[in-house]
Amino acid sequence: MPTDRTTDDGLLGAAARHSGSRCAALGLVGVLATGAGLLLPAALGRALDLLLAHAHAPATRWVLVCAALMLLLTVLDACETVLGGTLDARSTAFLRRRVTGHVLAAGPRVAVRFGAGDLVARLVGNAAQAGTGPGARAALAAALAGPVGAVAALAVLDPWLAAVFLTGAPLLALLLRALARDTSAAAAGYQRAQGRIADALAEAIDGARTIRAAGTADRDTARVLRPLPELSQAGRRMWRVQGRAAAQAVTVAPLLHLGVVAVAGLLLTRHRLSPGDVLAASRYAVLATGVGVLVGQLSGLARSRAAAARLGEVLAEPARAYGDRRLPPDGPGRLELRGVSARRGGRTVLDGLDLVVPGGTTLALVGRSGAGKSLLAALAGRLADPDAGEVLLDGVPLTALPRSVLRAEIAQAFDRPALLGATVEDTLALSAPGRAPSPARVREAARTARADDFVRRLPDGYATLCADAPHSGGEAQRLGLARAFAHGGRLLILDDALSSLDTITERQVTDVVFGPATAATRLVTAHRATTAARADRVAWLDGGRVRAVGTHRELWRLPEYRAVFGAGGEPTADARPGNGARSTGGEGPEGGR
Ligand SMILES: Nc1ncnc2c1ncn2[C@@H]1O[C@H](COP(=O)(O)OP(=O)(O)OP(=O)(O)O)[C@@H](O)[C@H]1O
Repeated sequence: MPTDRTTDDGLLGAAARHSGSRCAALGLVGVLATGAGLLLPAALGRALDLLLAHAHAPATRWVLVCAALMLLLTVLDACETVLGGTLDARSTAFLRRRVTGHVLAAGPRVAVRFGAGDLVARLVGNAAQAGTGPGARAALAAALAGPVGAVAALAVLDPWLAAVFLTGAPLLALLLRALARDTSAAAAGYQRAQGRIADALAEAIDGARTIRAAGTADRDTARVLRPLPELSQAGRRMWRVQGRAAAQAVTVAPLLHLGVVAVAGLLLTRHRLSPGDVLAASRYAVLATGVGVLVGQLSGLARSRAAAARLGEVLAEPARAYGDRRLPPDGPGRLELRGVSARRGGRTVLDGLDLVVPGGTTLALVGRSGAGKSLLAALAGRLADPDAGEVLLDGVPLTALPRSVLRAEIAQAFDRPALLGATVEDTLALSAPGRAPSPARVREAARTARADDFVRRLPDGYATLCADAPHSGGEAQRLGLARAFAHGGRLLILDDALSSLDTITERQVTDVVFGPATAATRLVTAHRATTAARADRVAWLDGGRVRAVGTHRELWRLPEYRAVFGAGGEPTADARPGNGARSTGGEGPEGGR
């Protein structure tokens, strides 16, 4: 995937601005350390000259100055370590918050595009690497000031000394440039391979039951680790690039050092330099050729930029736009789909579909597996947007509504609800800030979803930790239903949310929820004929369109409709329990569209 330099620079810049004072302090400490490092050779040279001239008292003063500079360098080094560490941590936290917020705001589409494991690898590993970027940039600027200052100091001692160094400088500059470029490419390859392993691993963990049942653990381990050779190759390349740069640097640097010392010796014999100046020149030459430090700094920065580029790819996924229109306050919850088309997996699943669900009624979506029922439910709840057409609630397009209104007015439940929150009570009351239902309402909703009994039997009832709450598929679905019922709003969408309930429980739940006591409009994906039979009307999806709308009893007369439920024969019976042909739920995550 291409790396956009402005994106990763922009991201590192934003992280640096977030910890502006720390970055500035780190830069200042670096500059002070560089300044002290540059003063030290001059002070040493001065002390040597005074000692050679037997001027003991002033020499002692200069020796003390050298000792003070060394102490200062030690203190600054400690400050740099502490500031650098905290800056890295703060920048990492900033990047993680920003990217996590974007991923969750953009919705399931991002997880589908990148894969859950790869996203986790980016948010955990890459964010930590990118988080070192602001500190590395500040440290690199200070590290560059060292060689530049040292060359200037050589020029002050004698312009010839600087000239000798500058003859080799272009070579060093080229070497560092190649290092930055090659390290970036190798680091990007390494991080990509890591992401692929993480993604395959997440997939395998999600499907652990299937792997166990099929006895394919060895094959799947090999599949997860397939990118290992690529990872190893990229890792070796990174070390090779760094090793080569260090080797070249240590070849060029001593030559330059030697050249400077030789010219300084020559100038000493001509009395243009003192022995102290020669000592200072020798140390400045070491500082000026200190590319060893730069090699490490540049490699670190290149790795953090490559990681920032991977975070930038995620942030480049457009966030969902929201409008600011209001819903009519007394709207009944009329849902309308106008000319809606949606493509998935390169196929047009919904093709110019029109459908109206009158306010306060229940509509069951029926169709063969893959007909697009869940996709239509996702569009109705604005978990996804159609490629063409419009979805309206009480006459207002969903895209024109603010997020808060959308989430307040639409409640959704899925086949495999995620039990988020610390306790069972938390997960049932899950909602936007300031909209949490009261405990009484939560319990009422749990009773409607037939979840109250089993929750009460848990060790701590509603206060049981989610992690400690054992639940079967049907119990988890009941918790998901209770959450949706407690949420309220004018539209309730149940996407396969009744599929794991036993038929008696399903009947008890639908009796209440599909009954006149529920004011909300209800859209329900139905696999069972019994569910469809209890809805006010059924929309039969076929070939990307609504093939027919009517009551289940009316549609049951059509053999092809009966065939959707796996029932042939005469249209004598409708909605017989046990008629329903259900598709098996996969092990995939909820609502992954
Ligand atoms: N993220 C995706 N990537 C590729 N194809 C997808 C994606 N999501 C859905 N599809 C495809 O879109 C079609 C409609 O899927 P959808 O889940 O809406 O069908 P459904 O009618 O709910 O099926 P089922 O009754 O089996 O739950 C299917 O062919 C499915 O494979």
